[in-house]
Amino acid sequence: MIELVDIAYVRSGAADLAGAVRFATDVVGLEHVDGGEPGVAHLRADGRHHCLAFVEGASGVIASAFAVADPGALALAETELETRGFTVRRGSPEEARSRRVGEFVGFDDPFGNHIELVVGQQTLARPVRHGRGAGITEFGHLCLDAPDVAEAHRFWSTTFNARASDWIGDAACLMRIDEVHHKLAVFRGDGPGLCHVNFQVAELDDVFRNWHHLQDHDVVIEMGPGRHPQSGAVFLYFLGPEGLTYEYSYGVRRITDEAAWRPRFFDPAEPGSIDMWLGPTQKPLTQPQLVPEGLRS
Ligand SMILES: O=C/C=C/C(C(=O)O)=C(/O)C(=O)O
Ligand SMILES: [Fe+2]
Repeated sequence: MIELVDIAYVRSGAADLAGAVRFATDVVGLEHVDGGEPGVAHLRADGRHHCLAFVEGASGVIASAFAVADPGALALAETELETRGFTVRRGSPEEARSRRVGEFVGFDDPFGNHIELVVGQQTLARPVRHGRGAGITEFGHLCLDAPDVAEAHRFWSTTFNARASDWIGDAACLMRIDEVHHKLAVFRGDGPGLCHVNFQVAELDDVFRNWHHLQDHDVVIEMGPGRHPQSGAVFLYFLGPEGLTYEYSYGVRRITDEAAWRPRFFDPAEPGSIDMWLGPTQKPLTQPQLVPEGLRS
């Protein structure tokens, strides 16, 4: 069993690098950390050097990364994955530098999502210079797509320490690796993919202020403001360039009594199981089947 200690970053291709960075800073509110590396832009939300990297090239996710404790744990993870039949590749020192990590390995999950395990992700001591006052406090979670959510849960909970916090039928499984209700989720999709990246904001007011800001700037709101019954978080999903969906959310549940928590099973066909406020949905998460028929636009 490989222990994930945190999420680390998402690395994504950007056909229009400058446009992707402009949106991430001026609209989302992340900091552009200028690393002086041509063709790569690092975006920061919290203490981590970055949690999102855009690499000039074809649009689409390149890797989703998780931290393990130390180089010994990384070496054990490498062996364990190989034993389980995965092809694991060690990143070169140059690739590790670009990711601002000490070392990393990469492999494809059973559905083709490229995953990187890292150690020594760089921390920046200075405060985040947010591109805009969106209230972002933290890179909250990342959500992957897979055609078989139960199988994805089996993979993440047997190879890794991920535990199901809640299920949404066979359409989604929200998983925790620490006290936070979920830092990883898998949504049913036709193939591999990145469903969305989440940023936590400091106040409920930030969600609504950001909603107005996004509308004023003609950003496509995909869903929200609303409230998820699973984590209890107030959410807002919106579409950025390169097909990347962002989420702001406030008030995610923490599971402090690990022994007492039982995952719950929500029926996606039941009104309120995605949004307790029963709000209209423009484009539900990318997975139309998640949203009850009556709520689809
Ligand atoms: O559709 C349900 C999504 C639930 C949540 C939550 O409970 O916070 C998410 O943010 C998510 O899985 O992305
Ligand atoms: Fe989310």
